[in-house]
Amino acid sequence: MTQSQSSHSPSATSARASSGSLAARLDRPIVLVGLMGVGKTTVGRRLAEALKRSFVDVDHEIERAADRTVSEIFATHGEAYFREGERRVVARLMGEKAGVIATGGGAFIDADTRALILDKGVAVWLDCDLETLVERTSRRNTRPLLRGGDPAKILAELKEQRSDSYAQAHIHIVTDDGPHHRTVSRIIEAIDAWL
Ligand SMILES: Nc1ncnc2c1ncn2[C@@H]1O[C@H](COP(=O)(O)OP(=O)(O)O)[C@@H](O)[C@H]1O
Ligand SMILES: O=C(O)C1=C[C@@H](OP(=O)(O)O)[C@@H](O)[C@H](O)C1
Ligand SMILES: [Mg+2]
Repeated sequence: MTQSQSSHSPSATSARASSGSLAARLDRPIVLVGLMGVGKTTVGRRLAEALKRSFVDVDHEIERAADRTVSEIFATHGEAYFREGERRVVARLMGEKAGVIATGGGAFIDADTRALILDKGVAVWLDCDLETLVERTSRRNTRPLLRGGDPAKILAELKEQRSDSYAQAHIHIVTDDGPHHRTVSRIIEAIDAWL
């Protein structure tokens, strides 16, 4: 879709209209949670643009602080070390000015991190079907948890293990393959209704 088509579509217009009122009313960070490949990083950045808020991706913050990629941190120090960094970064972000935060898929599974996000932020669970997750995560080889075996099987297991935690989020959005601005609009409308 071209830029001009997108900016004249009804959903893009309604995203802009409701983003103004939401930006004024919401004094909590919006925290996107959900499995790898669901679109937290991509949609989070666009949501922040629509709301004229800051955007932070937790994985990128950890990478910046460590001066290493997530894969390198897993390989050099192990997953427990990464999770510790993830816990610290989320705790710091939840104490800062309200913006949009994209977590890594495991952050909301930690009970303390989850409690903090639920207390200080508005947690939005982005969800989609397994086949879509498998296809999207296959595009880039940046996720160490998917390298140890069949990605489809690993993602199915993670979905099974983690869905009860994700379901505690304030808002649940089932995404599709439509344009990003549609997902952004649906998140804004859902938060508006939640407020
Ligand atoms: N609604 C969508 N439709 C099509 N592709 C998408 C959608 N959301 C995300 N993607 C693509 O899926 C891949 C993974 O998205 P990403 O934002 O990195 O997910 P996450 O941060 O949840 O792991 C990226 O290539 C991204 O462009
Ligand atoms: O689900 C997980 O445990 C992980 C998700 C990744 O982030 P995305 O969900 O943004 O891919 C990243 O934090 C790390 O590879 C572990
Ligand atoms: Mg991400």
